[in-house]
Amino acid sequence: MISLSDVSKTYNEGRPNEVAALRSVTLDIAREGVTVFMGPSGSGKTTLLSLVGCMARPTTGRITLDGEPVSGLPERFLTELRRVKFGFVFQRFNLIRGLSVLDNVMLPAAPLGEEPKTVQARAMMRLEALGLAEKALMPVEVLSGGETQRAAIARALVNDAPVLIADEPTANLDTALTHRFLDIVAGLRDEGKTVILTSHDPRIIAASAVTAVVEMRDGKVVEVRG
Ligand SMILES: Nc1ncnc2c1ncn2[C@@H]1O[C@H](COP(=O)(O)OP(=O)(O)OP(=O)(O)O)[C@@H](O)[C@H]1O
Repeated sequence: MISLSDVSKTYNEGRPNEVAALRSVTLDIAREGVTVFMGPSGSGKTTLLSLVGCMARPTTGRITLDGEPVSGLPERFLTELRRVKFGFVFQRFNLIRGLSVLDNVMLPAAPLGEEPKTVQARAMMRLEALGLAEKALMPVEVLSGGETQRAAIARALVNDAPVLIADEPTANLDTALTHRFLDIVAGLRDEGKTVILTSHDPRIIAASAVTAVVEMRDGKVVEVRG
């Protein structure tokens, strides 16, 4: 369980450009299942996702991960926690051009100091499951949009982190690729992974793979369904 208790996030606090991006959010996110943060642009979805993924700290309030407080941890612990607990799929995928698909997927494992062969086997297993094994040695820039996303998912999963986090994962995908993405998410849920997404996409919000929808408005959680 990931729990937020009275969490607020203010950017540029005390300055004329201060923004209260999250206001007193109290929320429990189940470890089993797929949770989607939805809401209008600027409602705080990405901010909430970044706090849940330990990429940023709340201004006030408390966040716990499986009962352990994480919101007050020093940066070096947060870095370690991110590496072990979370896989991230960014909106722009952030794959590194000039490197092969396989090298990109293996990258997050580099700081763990494992045998390259072990990491490679894990990376290939993920690429195979995502239908990308044949592209493993190609440079990432030759991939199509859907393939790029799947490579980014494989990279997010290479450390076998229990929680997958994705910001607007279907923003640039057509309907067929969105359904493919949802199939992947359903498979991860069945593997026991926690999946947390932000989305405006009605196809995602209505999908059967989704187990909880958190509706946000003006930095507040206004409804939780599921
Ligand atoms: N680093 C930042 N510095 C200052 N303000 C920020 C920063 N990040 C977000 N904000 C502001 O915080 C508010 C919430 O932004 P956030 O990105 O969390 O919303 P969102 O619901 O994800 O929006 P979108 O759907 O457009 O991505 C917005 O007013 C935004 O301008």
